[in-house]
Amino acid sequence: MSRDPVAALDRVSVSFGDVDALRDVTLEVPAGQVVAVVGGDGAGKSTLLRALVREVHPDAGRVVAPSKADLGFLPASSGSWAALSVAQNLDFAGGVYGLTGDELAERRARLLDAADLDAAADRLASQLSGGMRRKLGFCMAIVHSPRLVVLDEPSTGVDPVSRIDLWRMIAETAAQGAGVVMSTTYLDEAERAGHLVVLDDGEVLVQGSYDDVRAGFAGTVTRADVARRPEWSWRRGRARHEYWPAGDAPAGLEVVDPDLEDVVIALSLVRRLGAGVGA
Ligand SMILES: Nc1ncnc2c1ncn2[C@@H]1O[C@H](COP(=O)(O)OP(=O)(O)OP(=O)(O)O)[C@@H](O)[C@H]1O
Repeated sequence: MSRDPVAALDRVSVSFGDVDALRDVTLEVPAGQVVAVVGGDGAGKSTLLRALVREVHPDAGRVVAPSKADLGFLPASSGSWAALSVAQNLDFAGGVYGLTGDELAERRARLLDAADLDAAADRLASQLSGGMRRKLGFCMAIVHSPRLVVLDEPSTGVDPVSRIDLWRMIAETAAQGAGVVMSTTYLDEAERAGHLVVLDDGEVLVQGSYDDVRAGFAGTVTRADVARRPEWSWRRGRARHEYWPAGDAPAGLEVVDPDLEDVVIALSLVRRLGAGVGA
């Protein structure tokens, strides 16, 4: 990669009892870039992020990340204190990192403005909407301008308008030089990240830029009302998409240009069913 990574996982594996939450995961987080981690429920997204911020310790492999002072984390839970006001939450988070006086006041004002939370500064966090609360959690994670920002599903449950605000703030944070790693279940959001990591059952199925991931995708995706091989198909709108790993779709079927959702599902099917089956 062209820029120095601010964090990295090198062949990291994490298990909880007999559950392998992450297996042999390698990734780099370059400065100035957003890395999106996608995958279904239980794929290992939270574990990957928690390994980066050293909340879980790998059974194997190496984690490279800045010290706590240079790291901001928005956990999957709200990330703010319900009984404190918006401003108090930010002041508390800033205080933890040694921000005081004018510096803290300036930073608070800038973040509240960017997040469109100024009017809510005196409201208790418990009285905020889900989206406002996620934005507050994000502001708290970046209050000290860390080099590494780790966000666990920042936009889940957030309305479309707040999602746009959040994405803008995330992109700006990266543009100012931080390395940002975020998990998301919204694939349209992931497509906009500089680097994508697709996790399935604790393993990296594929990673790279969106263009790399699409360019490296082999085989054919078709669309029809009824799938020929149901186990290789998934619903998209009213139709079903079907994957032909060897590219040998029967003549006459409509071929579609796969988007990220198709690619992610097709690759996870290959992992589960094996490329040989049905190909
Ligand atoms: N503290 C834990 N103790 C036991 N098992 C865990 C623990 N944390 C995660 N796991 C298991 O590890 C696997 C990966 O979980 P993880 O939370 O990282 O997935 P995820 O992709 O973030 O999914 P979700 O979006 O549903 O949270 C799952 O099988 C999960 O049940």
